[in-house]
Amino acid sequence: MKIEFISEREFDIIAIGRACIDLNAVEYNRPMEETMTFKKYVGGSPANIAIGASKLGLKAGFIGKLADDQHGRFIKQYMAGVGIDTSNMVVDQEGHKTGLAFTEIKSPEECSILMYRDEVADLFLDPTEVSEDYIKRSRILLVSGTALAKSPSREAVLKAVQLAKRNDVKVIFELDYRGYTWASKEETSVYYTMVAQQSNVVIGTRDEFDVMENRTDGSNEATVSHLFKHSPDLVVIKHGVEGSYAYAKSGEVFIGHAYLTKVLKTFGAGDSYASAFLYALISGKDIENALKYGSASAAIVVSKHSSSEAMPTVEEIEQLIAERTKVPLNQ
Ligand SMILES: Nc1ncnc2c1ncn2[C@@H]1O[C@H](COP(=O)(O)OP(=O)(O)O)[C@@H](O)[C@H]1O
Ligand SMILES: O=C(O)C[C@@H](O)[C@H](O)C(=O)COP(=O)(O)O
Repeated sequence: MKIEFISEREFDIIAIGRACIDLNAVEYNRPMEETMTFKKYVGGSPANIAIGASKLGLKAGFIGKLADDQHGRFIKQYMAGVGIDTSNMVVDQEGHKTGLAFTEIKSPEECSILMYRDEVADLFLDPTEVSEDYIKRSRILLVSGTALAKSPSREAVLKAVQLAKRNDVKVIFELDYRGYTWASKEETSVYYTMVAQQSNVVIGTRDEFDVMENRTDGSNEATVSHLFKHSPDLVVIKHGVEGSYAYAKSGEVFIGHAYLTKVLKTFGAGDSYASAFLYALISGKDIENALKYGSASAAIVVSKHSSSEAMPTVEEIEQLIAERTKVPLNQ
């Protein structure tokens, strides 16, 4: 089964949300208290997804707000350097700062992220800075859930979704839940549900769908039966190394196995998965194959130090799919 996109547009994908900085522990396999050096990369889930998509050959654009400082300029320069259109990345004029994510790699299984996100520039994106002329030039609008956490970014995203729907741009919602940016789970649930119901494709982990539903121990079947009463045609629910499931409105269910890999750290899995999954869908591959591309891309990125710079090429993904063993489902 394939997802149909509008055929010709200048951009394949425009992402909206945060473009920030990751500071990844250079000395890993130890707690952050003992980490003395960190390496700087561009980060932020939607920026990572746009970078991954661009490296795979998609024409990508970005809507976001950057701090007027060295970090903001580094991000813009890096993203432009990998081929992303940065014309709609506006620069904050009110002294807000770039969001930072320090990563702790205690062991391959035990990773965490310490985020500095108070008053960050990306959450000050204003609805007036979201342009219909820009959005209508794309086939996909990729929305990051974190951009809904606070106003005015929240309204900017809601406007972008409306404009996408008005212009036949497919809305892909990556739940991307980061608890500390939200006032409460009740609030998250309200905005996640609102945007998920309007999206064409919703992607998230099982835990993130539980946040959307404001419950614990939800089931994939209940999630999709609710969402298929609304706009989504496809819902992708990820279960870490245990793989992922794509549910189509037609009733078909597709399974994506993870690939065995030498894990350095677990973060970056979701963003690399999303970029390669969307690349495959937009390149006309069926959902089964798109799941393989997503899983293979994640297997590569979790074996490397960064999320953004580690994003693979199509050749690397296809080679891994051809050669690598799949993780059995019950692991
Ligand atoms: N330890 C791992 N080894 C190999 N692949 C992994 C591993 N963890 C995650 N993946 C792959 O990355 C995908 C997304 O991972 P997941 O942890 O569910 O998302 P997120 O990073 O958004 O929390 C999974 O569906 C799987 O294919
Ligand atoms: O999203 C962020 O702000 C931090 C990311 O840049 C970081 O690389 C990360 O956590 C990615 O993890 P993922 O969501 O598992 O892909």
